[in-house]
Amino acid sequence: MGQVNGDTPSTILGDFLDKCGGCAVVDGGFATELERYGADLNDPLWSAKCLISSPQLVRRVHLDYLDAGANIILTASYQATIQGFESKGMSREEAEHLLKRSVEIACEAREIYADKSRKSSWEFVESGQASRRPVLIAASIGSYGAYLADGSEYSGNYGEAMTLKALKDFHRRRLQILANSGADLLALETIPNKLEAQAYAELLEEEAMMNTPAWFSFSSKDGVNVVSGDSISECASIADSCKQVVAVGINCTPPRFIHDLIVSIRKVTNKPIIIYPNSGETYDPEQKQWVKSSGVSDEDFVSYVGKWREAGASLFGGCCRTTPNTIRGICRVLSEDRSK
Ligand SMILES: C[S+](C)CC[C@H](N)C(=O)O
Ligand SMILES: N[C@@H](CCS)C(=O)O
Ligand SMILES: [Zn+2]
Repeated sequence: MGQVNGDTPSTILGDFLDKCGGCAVVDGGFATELERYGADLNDPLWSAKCLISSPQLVRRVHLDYLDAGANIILTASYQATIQGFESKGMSREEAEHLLKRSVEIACEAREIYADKSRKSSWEFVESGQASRRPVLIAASIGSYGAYLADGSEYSGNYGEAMTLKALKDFHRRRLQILANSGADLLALETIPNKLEAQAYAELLEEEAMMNTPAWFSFSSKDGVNVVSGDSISECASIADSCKQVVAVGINCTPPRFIHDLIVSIRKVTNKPIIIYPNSGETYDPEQKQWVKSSGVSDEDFVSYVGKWREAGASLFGGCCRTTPNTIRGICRVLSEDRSK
């Protein structure tokens, strides 16, 4: 297993977890919250469409998650790709600017939140020092399947012709830009297969300028394998071997599958485990809508957190169909645990 101590990118996350008391809270469904505000995401760019049409709403959603207690907020770049923006008629420069803008907007939200906390903090008035909750910004990077905009991140089936080189070529420039954008972390999320994990790992190691730490987060639909059917152990081992990867985990996966996946991941890595499941509902990629009725309530979701922690996870949040309310519930459970 890879080392997590020493002078490596992982010290950034280790120090951060220490400051947070051992466990950190990630935000919840980003696109979900945009939609709750009325955004229409029926578009190949999905949530990234709002980087063009409503950046102020993107900032609002970041602030909502900060207000709910998140220590890590993910940018609106999940489905923001140079190729996707170009197919909307933008130039490469415009596309690259929007990628950087996604991080700037999150940084603006963090600043606004810090100012607000300073002004309202009694301790600040008393001692001249605000007791500020640490906040990191993670640049979201969705998979090639997300770019396809047909729900392929839930199958991981890219066809026989897909190669490691093609995936690396697809992701290279976006990773370079986001790694140099001022984000604290890269969130390689909803990874559906081993080939894409390998592509990310090789890019992070080959591109010397990418000193930004990254997490790898996979999705699963059975609690045993990642969605493509590739072994979670093999996928997590790729993440473990990559020195720039500082956490490994699971996102956008029903809560009931998470415990067993944490156990499998823990067998192959000592790196921190990150968990941000969806509500358990099913996505209809044609309608670009979630099918209600199969999900769990916020109370049920939150009731899992203690067990995930016992199984070895230390970063907790939510993915699609979770909301600031879910994040408040996670914060409550973790602070109750800490005071025991
Ligand atoms: C994580 S899924 C709900 C994201 C949206 C998908 N890539 C689509 O465009 O339909
Ligand atoms: N960060 C993205 C992940 C989608 S699976 C979102 O929350 O919308
Ligand atoms: Zn999701």
